Amino acid sequence: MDIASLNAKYAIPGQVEIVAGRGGLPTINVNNNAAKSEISIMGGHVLTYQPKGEDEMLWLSKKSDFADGLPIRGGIPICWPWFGPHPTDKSQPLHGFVRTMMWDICSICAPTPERTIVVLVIKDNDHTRAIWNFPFKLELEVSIGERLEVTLRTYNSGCTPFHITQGIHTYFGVKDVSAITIHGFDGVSYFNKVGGANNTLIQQGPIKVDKEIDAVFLNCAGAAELEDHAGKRHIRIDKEGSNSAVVWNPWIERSKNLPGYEPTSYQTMVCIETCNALADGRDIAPGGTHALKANISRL
Ligand SMILES: O=P(O)(O)OC[C@H]1O[C@H](O)[C@H](O)[C@@H](O)[C@@H]1O
Repeated sequence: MDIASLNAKYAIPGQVEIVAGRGGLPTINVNNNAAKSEISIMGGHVLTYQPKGEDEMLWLSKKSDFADGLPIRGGIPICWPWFGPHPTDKSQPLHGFVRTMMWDICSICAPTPERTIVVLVIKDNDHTRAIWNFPFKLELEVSIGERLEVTLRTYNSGCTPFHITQGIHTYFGVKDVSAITIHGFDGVSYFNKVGGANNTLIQQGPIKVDKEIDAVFLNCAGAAELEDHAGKRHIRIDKEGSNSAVVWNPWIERSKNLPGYEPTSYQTMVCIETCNALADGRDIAPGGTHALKANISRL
């Protein structure tokens, strides 16, 4: 559908407009009384989220590609139906295929002047079945207001069970990554992916980022908090349907070769990802569903 037809169907005067955004990608611009946000229909990708009177909360790379079929660096990539590398086929893309596909708008509504709810949907087609041969419906609900709520609902519309791992891969902007603390993982064991170590360690105390971190925390159903001391901001990430999380910052060496990333980008971002990763993957029975949810708020 072209931009004019999308607006005719889904625009809400004064609050929601669909535009040709970065790289010409169709983008839903939301501006309500509590916050503004941009959501790329390609990838079902929240690009920005800014509560009124405050700084932008998400980090979005100035060097990112913005093109149909290419991953966007920053914002909130949706990783599905696998998180990280494909479990058996290394030729498949990291983090699944929906982050580089065009989604459809299912609905956009404004229940109050302070909240806008955008629902995007993607269903199996010839392209997805060639990669992953299961019938499915995947729904992304982004609720924009004083809080940002992101829900990813998987439906198994086929006759055989399937297994998914997934992630709401949130990039937070911070003033100075070496002056942040992340809470919620003290005593939690994690799978350490730095340098291909692939060992299991236990987090002691709050997380400080002073080197590369790529940690998949398991058995952590509770909230995480990000204290950005230099930026004077304290963010809380509550979640539902998740018992795992990833904390990621590529630091100096890995930054040098990361697509869509500047060598200094690691200084002003950190990913705290709401996941069903590794052993927290989910089996979805025929006709079954699973919802993964991240609620992001300011403390
Ligand atoms: O570069 P991408 O495919 O977007 O992945 C970026 C990162 O995502 C996650 O945080 C993984 O744990 C990392 O290992 C990966 O490098």
